[in-house]
Amino acid sequence: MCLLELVFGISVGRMMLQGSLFDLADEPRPGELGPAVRRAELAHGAWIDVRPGWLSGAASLFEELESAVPWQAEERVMYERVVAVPRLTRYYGENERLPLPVLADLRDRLSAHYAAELGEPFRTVGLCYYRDGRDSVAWHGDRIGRGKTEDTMVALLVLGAPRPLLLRPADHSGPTLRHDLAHGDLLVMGGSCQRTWEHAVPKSAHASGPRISVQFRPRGVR
Ligand SMILES: O=C(O)CCC(=O)C(=O)O
Ligand SMILES: [Fe+2]
Repeated sequence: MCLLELVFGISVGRMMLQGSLFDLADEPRPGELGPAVRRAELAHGAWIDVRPGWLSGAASLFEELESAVPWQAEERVMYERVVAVPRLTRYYGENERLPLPVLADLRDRLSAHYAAELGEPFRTVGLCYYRDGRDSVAWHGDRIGRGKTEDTMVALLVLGAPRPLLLRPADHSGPTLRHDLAHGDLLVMGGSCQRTWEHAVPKSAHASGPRISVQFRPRGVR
């Protein structure tokens, strides 16, 4: 082996080592639930849990989802006109193959943490991709299914740029709460939150980049 080959070999070896160490540090990895989860009781039997920075390596999960998910642009009829839904989405029902195995692991960790209180596992995975500050989700509760009539839970994992998630009582009887979530933060809405409160991600002139949210829900909640 000549000197040049030796130097080349060492530097390639170092690059590979650095590459693998970097990937390891950057890999999406959930932290503890438990005492790191802070609960706030809201009016009307609703509550929210917040676990800041639940997922480390959130940036790499963001990138993987951005490219692995076949994102859909939906249209809705509103006031007799067809309008574009202002975000990209994808929904995975309980028997559908998830785009990344780590999503099943995160769902199962949430199921384990909330098992006693929820009485059933989280089963479905919804994804929203907010391309920039013009993308948003309007005020709503997740009430298409059982959330309309029953207490339930919806867990949100937020990746990417910070955007406020707003919550207000559905009867407008109290102030709006604001949570600036980003980069692996977890927020779980529980109790009567879907029917007695509403939530929204408003449009923003200051959004610093794209955002993806992952929604974990039990069967029949949407
Ligand atoms: O993106 C979010 O943080 C919320 C998404 C949401 O509320 C929904 O998909 O029902
Ligand atoms: Fe929602």
